[in-house]
Amino acid sequence: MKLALIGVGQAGGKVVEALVAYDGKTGDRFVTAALAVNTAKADLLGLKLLRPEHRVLVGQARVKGHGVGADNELGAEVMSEDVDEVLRALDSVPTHEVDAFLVVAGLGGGTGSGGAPVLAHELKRLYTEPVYGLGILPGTDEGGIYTLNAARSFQTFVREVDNLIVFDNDAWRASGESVQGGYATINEELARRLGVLFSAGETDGTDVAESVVDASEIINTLAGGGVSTVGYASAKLDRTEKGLLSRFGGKKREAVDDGESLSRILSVVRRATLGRLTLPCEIGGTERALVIVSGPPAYLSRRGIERARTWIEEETGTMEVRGGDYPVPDSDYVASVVLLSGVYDVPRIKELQQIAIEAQRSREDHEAVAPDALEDLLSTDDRLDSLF
Ligand SMILES: Nc1nc2c(ncn2[C@@H]2O[C@H](COP(=O)(O)OP(=O)(O)OP(=O)(O)O)[C@@H](O)[C@H]2O)c(=O)[nH]1
Repeated sequence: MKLALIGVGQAGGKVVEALVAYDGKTGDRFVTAALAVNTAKADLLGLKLLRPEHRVLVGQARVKGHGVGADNELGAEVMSEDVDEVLRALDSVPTHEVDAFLVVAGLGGGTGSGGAPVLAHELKRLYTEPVYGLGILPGTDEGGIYTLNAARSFQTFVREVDNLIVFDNDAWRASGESVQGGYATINEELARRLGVLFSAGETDGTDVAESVVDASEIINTLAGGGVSTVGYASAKLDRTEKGLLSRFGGKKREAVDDGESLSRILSVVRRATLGRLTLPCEIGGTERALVIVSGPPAYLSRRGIERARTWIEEETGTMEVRGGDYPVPDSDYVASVVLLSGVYDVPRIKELQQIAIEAQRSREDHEAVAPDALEDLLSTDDRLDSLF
């Protein structure tokens, strides 16, 4: 599936670059175009892979290239004013070759949090292709303003996109490590999950899969909107038997035990679904799902994938489970990506909203008393004259 990626804000730009790097490493399958948009010039200069004409500075008249300092209302205003700059940069992109847009942003800051929903709205108005969002939730240690920004952006962004894939930084922090310290690793993990998902629809036809996943299956799983989460797991193959070839239908094929392949696939799919999701949630509350199994064609047991699909139906309670394979002939792994779309039982979102409501209330209380408090501080009961 061919994507145009647009990263908004610092996290957005870095995650887009991680996706571009993954795509380059695995054979340029799913990224047709990639842009980064920011109010901070330094962040754009810090990017390594995107071409200069694909880095768009917005809000220069308002913030002089210095960022919006976690003010997401300002981030939204600036994007509304300068969205034409972004659309102009998209003019150089062959959008007729694109199956969908993916707008990526950290929801806790200002530029991405405020700007991404505005940009998504504009893209949906102008293009017929689906517009997806990838929203990154801040870590709980980042403080009230980040949580408040994220909760407000989340509820706006999810309404403006055809589907919002969510990644929770908090769930991905390695123990004892701050989220900041681990961004490079976290971004790679995220890129691998989305990379397998979106490149699955882009097999080049040289290795005909038994039941290949195509772009329309990804689009149909994401259609219907709401929030999505992605799971991933892999198993290393012992391909010493790579050399053990059997004659099969006149062609040489790797000799693989189908029973073993079947149970390997079931185990990998279970781990992908029940392990750490990009957004942890109760999988019983899922509307649609897609399971992709990748690996060397000989190991992609069709029965295994069918069984895995049935297992996901039972676990999630939805009948709308699509599945298929994604052949990667030279791989030494069988891996699975599971996309759970339209998830609605998500304690982390409820917790985020609760903390944000409290942060908003305490900010309002603070703003209400602040003018009086300043008056009190300055008051000298007219015993001291002001200068003018
Ligand atoms: N996963 C991931 N999250 C990041 C990364 N960088 C920042 N974040 C998260 O994204 C949130 C928003 O931060 P930024 O993207 O730096 O903010 P911004 O959109 O540029 O907005 P301003 O700096 O306020 O103009 C932070 O709260 C972090 O949780 C990254 O490289 N990877």
